[in-house]
Amino acid sequence: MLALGKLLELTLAGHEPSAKIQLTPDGTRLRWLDEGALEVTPPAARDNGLDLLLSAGIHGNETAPIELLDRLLRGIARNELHPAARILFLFGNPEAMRRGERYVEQDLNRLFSGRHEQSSGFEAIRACDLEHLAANFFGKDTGRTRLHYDLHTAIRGSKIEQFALYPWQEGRAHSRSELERLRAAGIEAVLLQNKASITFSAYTYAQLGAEAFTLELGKARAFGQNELVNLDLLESALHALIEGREVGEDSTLDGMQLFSVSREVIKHSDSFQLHVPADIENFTELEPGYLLAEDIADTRWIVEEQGARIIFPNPKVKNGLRAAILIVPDDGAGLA
Ligand SMILES: O=C(O)CCC(=O)N[C@@H](CCC(=O)O)C(=O)O
Ligand SMILES: [Zn+2]
Repeated sequence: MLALGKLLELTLAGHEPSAKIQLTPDGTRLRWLDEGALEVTPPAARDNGLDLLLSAGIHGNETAPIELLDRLLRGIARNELHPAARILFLFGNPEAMRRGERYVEQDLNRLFSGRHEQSSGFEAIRACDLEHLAANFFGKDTGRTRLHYDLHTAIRGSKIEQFALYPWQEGRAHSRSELERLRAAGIEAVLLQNKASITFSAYTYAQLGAEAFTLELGKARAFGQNELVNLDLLESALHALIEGREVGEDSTLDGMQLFSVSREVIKHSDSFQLHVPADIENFTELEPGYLLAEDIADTRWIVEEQGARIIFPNPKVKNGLRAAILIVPDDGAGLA
């Protein structure tokens, strides 16, 4: 296998390859760009016009998606997968991956869309670098199709195992056909965002015009312990996307659950208290009247919404960041 196919090994070792460009026997070019960043270019005759950004390891302890990208890249480097798409592989936070931690100093996925400019330190520099890598990859050619999947696993168990978060931009409708493709890839639910955000997928969606999703694929575990995370459907769908075969051509949204954000619970102070059991699962329903959280100055979050569910409850986030999301069912009427 070509040495650049071992991007994960190189990244975990903090090693810069001596040969930055390699060609597979079928003419696919691999180019190492930076730590954890590798561009794949198909031969011109096979290029189908799709620019596909695949990222994982934005949170360093979310290893199942990192292992998935490693398998895809090794398949290309072994000449087993024959790309028709241009692809940018990104391992988001190499230092956190080496430590097996979500982040080193601060959550990288809260530093995009320029937020890194108001901060400093390791993750702020990396967010800036990742924005440049993504912007250069998509370039100025608007005739091509831009797609970004930012792959994650969640801190806790979930009543719905695999789901997507779909970013938001003023005046832009969420795409039904993109959701159908995700359905065929095993994604069971989608959370339609309704305001701007500072995550990586929100950046590529709103600033770079890509179709972009955060995919949550199961529970975060250490390297080599991901046998409970079944990525078979997603992996087949990614093989098809990479090779330019249709994904979910005959797919429908049948069985896919749609939600929208009702409220984000923001932690404002060290007095913040979240009143849910430590082992609560994502998508657990909360009844109207439930006292969800309390914070300084008598701030109280009481559930008012019918059919409300909670995702990503985390009272340990830094002040100013979201400590949970309350979501409600969505009828999909706004899809285009
Ligand atoms: O399990 C959790 O509490 C967090 C899982 C996670 O990392 N989720 C992403 C979602 C990003 C998005 O909102 O698009 C995150 O919190 O960064
Ligand atoms: Zn994550």
